[in-house]
Amino acid sequence: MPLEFTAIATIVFAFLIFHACWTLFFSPLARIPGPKLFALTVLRLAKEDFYGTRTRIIHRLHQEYGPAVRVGPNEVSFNSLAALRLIYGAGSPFGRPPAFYRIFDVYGRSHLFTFYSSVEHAARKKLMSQMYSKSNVLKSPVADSIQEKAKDFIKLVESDPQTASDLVKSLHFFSLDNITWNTFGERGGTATLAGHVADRQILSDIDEPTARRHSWFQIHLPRYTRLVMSGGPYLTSILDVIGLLPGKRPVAYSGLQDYALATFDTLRGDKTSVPRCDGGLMMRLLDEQGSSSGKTPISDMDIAAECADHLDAGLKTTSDTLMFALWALSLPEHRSYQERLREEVKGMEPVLNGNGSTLPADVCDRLPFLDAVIKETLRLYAPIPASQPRTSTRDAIIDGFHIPARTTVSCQAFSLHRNPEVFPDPNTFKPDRWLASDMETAEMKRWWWPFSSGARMCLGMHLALAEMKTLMAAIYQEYTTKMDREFEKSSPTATSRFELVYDDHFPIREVRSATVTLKTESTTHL
Ligand code: HEM
Repeated sequence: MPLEFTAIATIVFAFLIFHACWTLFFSPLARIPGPKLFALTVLRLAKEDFYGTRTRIIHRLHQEYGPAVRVGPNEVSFNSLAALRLIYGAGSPFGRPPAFYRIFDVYGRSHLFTFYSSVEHAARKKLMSQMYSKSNVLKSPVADSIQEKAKDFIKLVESDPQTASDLVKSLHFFSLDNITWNTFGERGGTATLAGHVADRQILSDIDEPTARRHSWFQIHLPRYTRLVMSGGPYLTSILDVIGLLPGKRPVAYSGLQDYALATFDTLRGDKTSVPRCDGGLMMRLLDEQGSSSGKTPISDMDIAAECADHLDAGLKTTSDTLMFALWALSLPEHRSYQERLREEVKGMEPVLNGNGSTLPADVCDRLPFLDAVIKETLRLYAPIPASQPRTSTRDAIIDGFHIPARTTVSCQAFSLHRNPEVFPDPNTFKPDRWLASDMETAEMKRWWWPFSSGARMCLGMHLALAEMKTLMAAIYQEYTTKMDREFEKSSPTATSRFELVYDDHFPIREVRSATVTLKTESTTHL
């Protein structure tokens, strides 16, 4: 027995030595700079994922090792424009690796966000691009609906200032009412700003504290997670006690997915009585289903999954960005930015011809300082700051390094946005940097990457920008914002996949929460 044990131990040891030598010295990735421990084992980066520090550690590695860093045995992070174009640009052979993106599948179905195949992806995107185009978003009925939701937000400030000032809550309401309208049309839209209790309930699990941990388990221990999360209450309570339960049930976003499916089922029967333009994404896809002669038909479940994913994609991204924008403008040291924004917005009031309304989306889109504030917010507090992993079935040369097929490669907005040669004083919130001449801002625009780029770029960018600008204008047209004393010395936090978003100048208030309370004051009281 001891002899057998020694033999097995020797074989295991020899294998580990061989693996370490191959990984560190002979693998095609061995030439790429980076710390040896990261190159040796996936566990090193997995640890950072667990603590929500992945993005910041990769950023530090780029500062230390340069624009190409090996961050895992089979993973490389890049921080250059050349890499950005090659990995994400037009005609790129790189796709979203299922090992990571499968966790975003809904009802067991792939959709635009999770397709690996570029053919499948392009065919689906074609069905939806027009409705998310800037020209469509900035005109009726989409722009009118966004303006209505902004007015509903202002009404909430008047009727329930406490709820409105709790930005995490009220901005989720604003974002949800917009994205459900856009996805399901008037009849499938929520009314959370107006106080609809059942609709507000949809959001009850959105900030589930174990969501980040659950994502970690799904990526790093997928089989275990599937097994445990579908297990009975006895197993889950034991694992909970010993700290091995991936997450609580129902998992985050269950409410949103249940709502999407129920709304799809209800509206499906109404299809013929709803005008196309009033029916949102769902009705458009159902129309395509009817006319998909010769093409791969899109099934009912595919449509429901696509709709559910758009609710997911458009909810927290938009509300978290708004939260950081309002928080940044409410810091005492940024008072002057807030005043300039108020002046700009109030200067546009004549276009309303005295009818006392909020500014429409197309007017808000033309305000340079508002645009600069949103751009700067998305630069410093990108709601998806972390690596957007990609793989290819072909070898490639990136930044002069040979990258074998199936290597995971990525760029991250966090690092691209903090290149001091492009963004001087990169950690400081300075909207003015975006107001320089076109020539001076051209390079910054190339590095600005909150919505990704190329064929897989965010489909909802124009919708998100219109929502954010319309609400910001509406708020500063009527109010000044002031932070509660207790929040002045800490950063709000938001979670993104397994990453944490916050401002590095401040301690984070509470890792699990993204709560910041602002006081709104009617201008008449100033
Ligand atoms: C500030 C708000 C938003 C930001 C910063 C943002 C950012 C992003 C990013 C970075 C990606 C690519 C992620 C990756 O490849 O891993 C993405 C994809 C996507 N986003 Fe957004 N997003 C925002 C709002 C929205 C909204 C309102 C919608 C509305 C439906 C939306 C729908 C989508 C979709 C469908 C995709 C997949 C696109 C494709 O694969 O072709 N997003 N978004």
